[in-house]
This record gives sequence, C-alpha cells and structure tokens, in this order.
Amino acid sequence: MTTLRIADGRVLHPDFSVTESDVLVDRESGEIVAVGDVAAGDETLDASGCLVMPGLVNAHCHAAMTLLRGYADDKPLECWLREDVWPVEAELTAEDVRVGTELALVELIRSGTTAFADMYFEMAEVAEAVADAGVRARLGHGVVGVGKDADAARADHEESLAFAREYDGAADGRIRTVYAPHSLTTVSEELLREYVPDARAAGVPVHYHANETADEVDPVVEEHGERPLAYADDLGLLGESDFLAHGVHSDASEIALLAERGTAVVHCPASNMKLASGAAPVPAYREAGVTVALGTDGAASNNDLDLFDEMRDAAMLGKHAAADASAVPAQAAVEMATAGGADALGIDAGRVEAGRNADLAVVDFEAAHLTPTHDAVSHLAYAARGSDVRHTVCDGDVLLRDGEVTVFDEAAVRERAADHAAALVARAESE
Ligand SMILES: N[C@@H](CCSC[C@H]1O[C@@H](n2cnc3c(=O)[nH]cnc32)[C@H](O)[C@@H]1O)C(=O)O
Ligand SMILES: [Zn+2]
Repeated sequence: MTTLRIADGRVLHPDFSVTESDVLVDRESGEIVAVGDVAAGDETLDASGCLVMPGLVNAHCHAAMTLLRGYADDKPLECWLREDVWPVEAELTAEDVRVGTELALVELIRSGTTAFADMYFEMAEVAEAVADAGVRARLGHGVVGVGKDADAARADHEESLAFAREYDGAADGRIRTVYAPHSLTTVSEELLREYVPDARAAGVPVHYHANETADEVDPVVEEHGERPLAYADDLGLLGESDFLAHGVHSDASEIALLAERGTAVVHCPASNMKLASGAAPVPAYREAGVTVALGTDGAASNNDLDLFDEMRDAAMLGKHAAADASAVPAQAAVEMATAGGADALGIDAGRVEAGRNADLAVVDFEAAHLTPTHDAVSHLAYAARGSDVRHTVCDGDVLLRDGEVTVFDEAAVRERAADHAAALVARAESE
C-alpha cells in the first residue's frame, strides 16, 4: 500500500462536527484508510490552516457549455434555448466538446469538485477528458426530439443507450453512465415508452430535466391529464437510482411520489434564478425524505461551475422563497453539495470516513474573508469560494496541489477553449 497523508488540518466529519485530524489515503485502492492521528504516510499533503471536506459533487451539468459562457444572457429558458443556445450547439464539433469539457474540468478541480453528472453531445470526448482529469462522472448523451424527424429522434435515443452501455465502468470505474432523455416535453412519449425499458435492461439510471419552468408543466397536464412526475412515473422514470434536474414546479403529490420512489432531485439555484424559472421547494423535498443534490447546470446559465456559489445560492434562495431565515440552513447546503450529490449519483463518497472513496477538497481558511472561524460549516456555505480550495484529491490522486492543477496544462486549455469558442460562434452567426 502506498499512502498519502493529508496532514495537520481540521476535518469535517459526516455528522458535521469538526476536529483536528489527519486523513490517511491508500493511493492504490483510492480509499480513505484512517481519519485521526496518523503518524506518517509515503507522501504528505499539508493541510495546516485548512479544512478537509468531502469533494463537492456537481450533480447536473452540461460541461462543454463553458464555450457559451456569457454568449447569451438575460432571457427565459425557452427563448434562450431556441434563439441562442440550440443554433450554436448545432455547429458544435467533437473537438469543441473536448476542449470545452477540459475547460470545465479545470474549473471543477480548482473549486474542489471531484464528481459531476454531465448531459451533452459527443460524450465519448467527454469520457476521454474525464479519464485524463481523474475525477468521477455520471455521463449521458442528451436526447432531444424537437426539430427532428422520427428517424433522427430514434437515432438519438439509440446513441444515448449505446454510449451508456459502452462506457459504464470506464476509467477504472470512475465513469458511470445514464440514459439521458432531455426532458418530459422535448422527448416524445412513444420513444420514451420504447427506450426506458432498454435502459433498465442495460442497468443504467436515467437523468433528465423535469418541472424546470411553469411553462413545461401545463403542456404535460393538457396532453397526458396528469402532473409531470405522475406521467414520469407511468413511463417508469422514477427509479431509485434515477435523478432529475430542477424540480422547481413540483406540487405536494409529486414530492410525495419522489419520496416513495427514491428518485433524487438536483437543485440548480443559480440557473433557476438566472432564467427566472422559480424556486424549488427544497425544504419540502428534504422533509419528505427526497435526496436533494446541487448542480450548476451549464456555465451559460450560471455562469460558472463553482459549487461554493451554489451552496450559498441554495441557502439564500431557499430562505428568500420561504420568507424564513431557517428554511435552508448552512448545514443543509453543505450536505446537498456533498453526501446528497454522492447519493444521487450512486458514488461511495461525500463523507470523510474510513472505507469511503478518497474524494476530498482541502479548503484554505487562512484568508481575511474566512476570519474568524466561529463555525466552519457556516463559512463553507456563506463565505468560502472555490478559489479558496488548496488541494483536490480524487480516488487517492492529487488533481490540484497547492493551487496548481496537476492533470492539465491549464494555460493551454484556456487558450484552446477561447479559440474554439470564437470559431464556434463565428460559424453559427454566419449561418
Ligand atoms: N443530443 C441533443 C443534445 C441534448 S444535451 C442537453 C441540452 O440541454 C440544454 N440545456 C442547458 N441548460 C438547460 C436548462 O437549464 N434546461 C433545459 N435544457 C438545458 C443544452 O443546451 C443541451 O442542448 C440534441 O440533439 O439536441
Ligand atoms: Zn440542464
């Protein structure tokens, strides 16, 4: 066993207590071996003045949308997708997706994120980038039926399933997959009825957008005569390992249904505020026992991939929407970004304890905006930023060391991404 000792820091434990502890990691198995006083390790990562916490989990993302960051803002979802995003995405090449995903990975690693769920195009490229980056991911090829003829729509579903089957377990198991129909309104009932059973047979969960805006609830009710998540249940889309993004406009019956089925919800507060989609009923989900995770959504509706922002936004939006300062407390925000995300994605992490995967973020608390430290959990939710992360460890490997990304040439990634983004937009605008 070759070990890594994360030394002399304070550790955030699964019960949210904080003590001075070392963390010993087995680099071969990628697991945490011990949390406490550890005499020595083969290698040491200095965590003095830092808090060692579970690596953050970004449970809903479109990573390569970093290329569209700041390209089109200040519109509601439907117009934004149809007028701006989809025309540019129609021009995306495999190489664009690779480069945009690498940029996203640099950003994720820099801000302490060790796992993410991605739904996009050209997912083989995303998988290659994830393999290089050393993080974990739940990847799925997003299926959109609108604007496609029957054959093209069918081919999109087939591609989603083919990717899911081929890549599940890739990169030494760091990559897991999903079948990813985009949403209940952008994919036809007929094809969902046909392909959901194939996903079940393949043993992959389903990841989709649901109840994001009020505008997508009414058409489902009109067409199918039931609430969107009752319709999803009829289609077999509320499995125990499935997770849906947003869940903003869910009513009490849908919340109860999710709790009963064990389907997780990924709350994306920044995206929901930016597109003015509404505020998800996070306290009601949590009270009902629904697993709630956090996601940034794509960088074009956020506009960054920093989960520290998401924790703060989740807490702030939750309080504001409920007119109750206790509605989403700091600990709930941190829990959603760590254990909640790991549970939603089916990853054995999200808690710093022996036997779990060694997916960790080491946050430097020696900063003016983190002084004094009355309560470390409060700081994580309200005052810390992704740029306070000093080291990021995933599967026992150090992906960020003393603020330097070890797995990519960051300057080269940024330059390639800027070039590809400019060329992509130029192609789309000359159409
Ligand atoms: N293969 C599909 C691609 C779907 S990927 C997932 C899609 O989700 C879109 N997207 C990004 N953010 C959101 C959101 O907040 N709600 C709904 N869709 C989004 C994104 O632009 C992308 O088109 C196709 O042929 O169109
Ligand atoms: Zn999305």
